[in-house]
Amino acid sequence: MRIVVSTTGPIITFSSSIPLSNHPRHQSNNPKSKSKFFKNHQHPLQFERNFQPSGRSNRRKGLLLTMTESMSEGIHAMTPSPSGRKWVEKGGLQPIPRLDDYLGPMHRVHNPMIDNKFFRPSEGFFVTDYDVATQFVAVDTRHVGTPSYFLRAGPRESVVFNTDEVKAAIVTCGGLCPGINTVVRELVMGLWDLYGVKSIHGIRAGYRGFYSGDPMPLDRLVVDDWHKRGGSILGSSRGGFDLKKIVDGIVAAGYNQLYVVGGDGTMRGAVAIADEIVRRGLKITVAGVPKTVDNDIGIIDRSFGLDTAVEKAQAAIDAGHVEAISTPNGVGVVKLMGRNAGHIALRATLSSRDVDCCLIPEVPFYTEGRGGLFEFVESKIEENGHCVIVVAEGAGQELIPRTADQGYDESGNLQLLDIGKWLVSELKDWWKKKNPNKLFAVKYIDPTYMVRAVPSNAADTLFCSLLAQSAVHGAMAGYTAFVAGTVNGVYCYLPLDQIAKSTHKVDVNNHIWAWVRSINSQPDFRKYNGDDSNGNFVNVESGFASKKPADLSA
Ligand SMILES: Nc1ncnc2c1ncn2[C@@H]1O[C@H](COP(=O)(O)OP(=O)(O)O)[C@@H](O)[C@H]1O
Ligand SMILES: O=P(O)(O)OC[C@H]1O[C@](O)(COP(=O)(O)O)[C@@H](O)[C@@H]1O
Ligand SMILES: [Mg+2]
Repeated sequence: MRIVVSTTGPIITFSSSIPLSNHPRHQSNNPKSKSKFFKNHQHPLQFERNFQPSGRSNRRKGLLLTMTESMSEGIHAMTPSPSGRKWVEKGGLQPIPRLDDYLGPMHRVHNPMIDNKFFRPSEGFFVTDYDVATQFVAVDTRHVGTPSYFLRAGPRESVVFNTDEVKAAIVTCGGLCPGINTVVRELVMGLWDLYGVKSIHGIRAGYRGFYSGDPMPLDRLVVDDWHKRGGSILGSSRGGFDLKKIVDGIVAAGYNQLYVVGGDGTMRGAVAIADEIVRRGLKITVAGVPKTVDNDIGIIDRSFGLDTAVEKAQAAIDAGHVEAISTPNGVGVVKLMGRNAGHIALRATLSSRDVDCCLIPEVPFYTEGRGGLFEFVESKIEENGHCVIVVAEGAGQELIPRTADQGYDESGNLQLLDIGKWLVSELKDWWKKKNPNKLFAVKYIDPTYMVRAVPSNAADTLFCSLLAQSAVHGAMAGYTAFVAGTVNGVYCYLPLDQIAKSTHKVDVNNHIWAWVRSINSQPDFRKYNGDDSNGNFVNVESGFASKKPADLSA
């Protein structure tokens, strides 16, 4: 039997020896799970797929390119949220490409979980394209644009891969992050246990592994204890992205499901791979699981591994604090990861409460003069006898003299100068000049790699498991060029290309950053030169004028 089901967009063809609604394990009363429900049904969110898989020319054009063009035409909603995230994007349902979109109607079979004795899917078990999550659950009603919705992740009633047909490849790229091995383990477990897939291959040492070296065969025994191990057992690397060689390698090996675990650079690479797969008209899905210990990828709530890194940073801050309080006029400086975003430093500061000053890339600071760092350190020493500073590695880069050998890593990321060492040296010079006869000690703790080269903690392990399972369900259902992530705690499928171009910095205008400052009473590092003609404090650098406290009610 063949049923052609048309939503407002893609044509979905079910083809099975047993009609879906008659399958013995599928006697659901849920109207959503009855195929006829979809027939000519207008999605309430106007699911716009601008790409109909009707013509060869469309097929060749490249799905991601087409969708990106359409999205940029439609940008009209600036949606600020109380959390401060602003994401300019076309509102409405954010479509996830499907293999059907460029290969034409696909043979779909029942999800094998229907026959899995551990699951016995019942009403509401399968997720449909009508199940969505909204990007913001809290909004400023004066500025609400068109809300964005994301497809909920989870098992679909039908899949486009027969179990025996799947040949999956898993690759991990970029810097380490707690939980990489857990994600790989759970991808294997998900494929193996949920779908019965037995052909799973670990690509060694990042993207270059697709065209050099042998893959590692993976099964549930091999990966059994991987969640207890830090790093990437498959290996990870920067650079080595050669699109043609990679896709040729994928084709030669016969992989038809790619699971890509990596950060922003990796996701940009995955977009290029997915586009090339579409251009070549291949039945290969590309699913991403975003990884960034810096938490600098946008739209999603957070990356796996962040909580673990913050937890791990506590030991370093504790040590910095103990060192600082154990010596007269002691200062502890702790450097944490955070290339462009200070999320780890911010969270570690809020969790510790021993930190006096948190320096992040989003807030330029200065050392000398009124309102500067040294004045603050001095006041803390006077007040408490010590001071603890947490500095994100990307903070204050503009203050450090450039060196000729500062370059880029293999992936093209600018190599940072060592703000920690620079700060320690500047503090020592300043104190010596100011208080030549007083004792002073600065203890520098650099645990940067220690916070990421550890296994995921319990919460992150659970998070990794659900992200990995979400990715597996999506790939089996024939979605492609997507990532699995949470939005407001809901597991969703998000368009890969949007994730690849998204960024997530600490919003220093919202109350959380103000909270950090108030706990620490640390300066805002705005340079003031007194009052303007209206009686406001003025930042000499930006011209920003803030009202005097007494005037706030005006
Ligand atoms: N714009 C890009 N296009 C294609 N591949 C990229 C791009 N940027 C980075 N990559 C590749 O992605 C991989 C990881 O990137 P990198 O920036 O090192 O780490 P991360 O993904 O963690 O940000 C590397 O193999 C790199 O060559
Ligand atoms: O691992 P490397 O090459 O030393 O790079 C260190 C950088 O990696 C990071 O952990 C970020 O890595 P990603 O870009 O891979 O997410 C930064 O915090 C740090 O600056
Ligand atoms: Mg990166």
